[in-house]
Amino acid sequence: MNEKPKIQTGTVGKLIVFAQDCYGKMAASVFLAVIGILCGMIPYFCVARLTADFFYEEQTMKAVVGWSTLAVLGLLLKMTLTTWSSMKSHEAAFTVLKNIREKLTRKMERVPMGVMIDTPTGTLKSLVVDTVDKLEKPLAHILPEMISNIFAPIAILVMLFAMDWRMALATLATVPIGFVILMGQMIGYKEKSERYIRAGNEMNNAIVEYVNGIEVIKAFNQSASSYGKFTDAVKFFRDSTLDWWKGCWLFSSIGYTVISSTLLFSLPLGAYWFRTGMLDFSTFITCIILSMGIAGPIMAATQFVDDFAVIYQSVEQVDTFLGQKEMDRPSAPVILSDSEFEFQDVSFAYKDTEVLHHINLKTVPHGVTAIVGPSGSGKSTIAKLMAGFWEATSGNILLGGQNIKDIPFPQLMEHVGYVAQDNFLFDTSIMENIRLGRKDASDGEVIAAAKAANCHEFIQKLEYGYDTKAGDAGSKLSGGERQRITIARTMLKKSDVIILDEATAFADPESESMVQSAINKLIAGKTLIVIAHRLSTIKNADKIVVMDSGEIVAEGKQEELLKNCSLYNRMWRDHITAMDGSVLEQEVESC
Ligand SMILES: Nc1ncnc2c1ncn2[C@@H]1O[C@H](COP(=O)(O)OP(=O)(O)OP(=O)(O)O)[C@@H](O)[C@H]1O
Repeated sequence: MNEKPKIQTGTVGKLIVFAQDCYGKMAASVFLAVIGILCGMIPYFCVARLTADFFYEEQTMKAVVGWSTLAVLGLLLKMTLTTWSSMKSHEAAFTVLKNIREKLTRKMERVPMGVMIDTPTGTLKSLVVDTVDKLEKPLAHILPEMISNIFAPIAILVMLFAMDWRMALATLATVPIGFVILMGQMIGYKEKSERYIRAGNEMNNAIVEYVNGIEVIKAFNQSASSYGKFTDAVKFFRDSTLDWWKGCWLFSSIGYTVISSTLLFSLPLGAYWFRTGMLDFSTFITCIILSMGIAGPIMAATQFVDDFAVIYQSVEQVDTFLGQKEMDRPSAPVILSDSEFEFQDVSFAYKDTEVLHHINLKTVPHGVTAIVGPSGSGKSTIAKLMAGFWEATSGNILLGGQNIKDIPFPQLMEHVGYVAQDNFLFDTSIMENIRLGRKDASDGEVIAAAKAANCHEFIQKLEYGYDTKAGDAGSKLSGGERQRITIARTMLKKSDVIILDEATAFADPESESMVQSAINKLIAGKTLIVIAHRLSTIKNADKIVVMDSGEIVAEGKQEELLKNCSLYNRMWRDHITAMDGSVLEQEVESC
């Protein structure tokens, strides 16, 4: 595994990387917004000019119509250009969201399984859907609106200074005071916004967990309100939102009131300068009207401070996930001498807890290697290391003489078929669920695999046969039927090595023989590694590996282990007793 260097650029730099195929749209959006602002200035001038003419009694009907038409034209142009700019910025924003989501999902495929398992589903869903979604509004609106809202007051101020610098300063006077007051909102802003986002994530996780666990919650007569984790998360979200709001509202209401009071100084001072002859009437009126156009955009621009915080938080969350360690594999296929797995002094830790210690193990090529041991002894972890879901913390794992780290993922997946403990079916048709084994398999091949895995009959009985969605059929499928579908999927793959992780764990007794016969067809002529609790299913294995507390304590054939391994002997007796006490003596003797 190689540590991917964390991208060092700031938030804007990271965003720019995601936006690389839409620079043109962003530039167009900025250009259109700026021109729109300039057009938006026209009505102010027209109104100022009309007012001044009115007071000097120089107004003609022609001038009134002319200035009014120009004002309306300016407004129309502003609206058209702003809408156009907004369209461009939305196109760019949605492209950025698409790029980020694609990057995140590609990353999920490359990080070790551990990262996916250890990250709560709610957090992952929240990252790909909600966190990325939060970027839409600021990204789509910041470009045209922020630019308009900053550029418009600047343009007005430039004009004010050009007309009369004293009126310009009088107009500006309240703005810095208002800003200083608004800055009060920033006290503890980082902590509060982080707490708010964390609370949102926790609430998401709790809701996903609650929905996933609804069966258990109902079975134990709990409800949303009594499921403590859920109610705590909702309460925490409410508290952190309120806490943030309480820290802001006073500063924001006073700050915005002060900023919007641009007439506070300009009107009395302007009137005084006009009366004392220091300012002509036309300039006075034009300045007053123009100054009224400053406050609105400035206040709107300050709203984007929150959007910057959202962008910062969202981009950082995305970047943290993208910065995770990846499982680095070469792309060039290697030659595998056979289908034997070899563990050379392999240890493995989930985070800091080592669960496998110095494992040395060779599987039997074209034979059956069974891994048995008490619960938690590390059997599934060995299977997952073989399937490449994680990498060994130390030591080497070889397949066909090659270090597994040197085998490209697609090649490893082609050679190794893994039937997991929980047989996950996607909510597509049964046909597509089986075809996952080999995406170019024809319908005929899928049906042949289903027949071999003893599932053709029950699939045909479903409402739409192979076209029935697994989600719709889910409740009608027994554990054994679901298992046979996954076996059909694995059959289609035609791998040399099959790993069965507790493959019969969910089989109801009635369908166990069906599952067993499907497995027998699946493994014919292949290398099989089976992790099983039901020792009777693996008693004829070519090699049985006995695990205890993350170590291999014995290996050999059943007869040898019954004689030499007290743990295996005990497990065998317990198993037989559980099956049927009467068979015990007979089975033990026959070994
Ligand atoms: N994702 C994980 N994160 C942390 N610890 C884990 C994880 N998965 C398993 N473990 C721990 O690793 C140890 C070995 O687990 P493993 O599932 O390999 O045992 P097992 O022998 O297959 O158990 P079982 O027969 O009950 O399935 C256990 O102590 C388990 O709690």
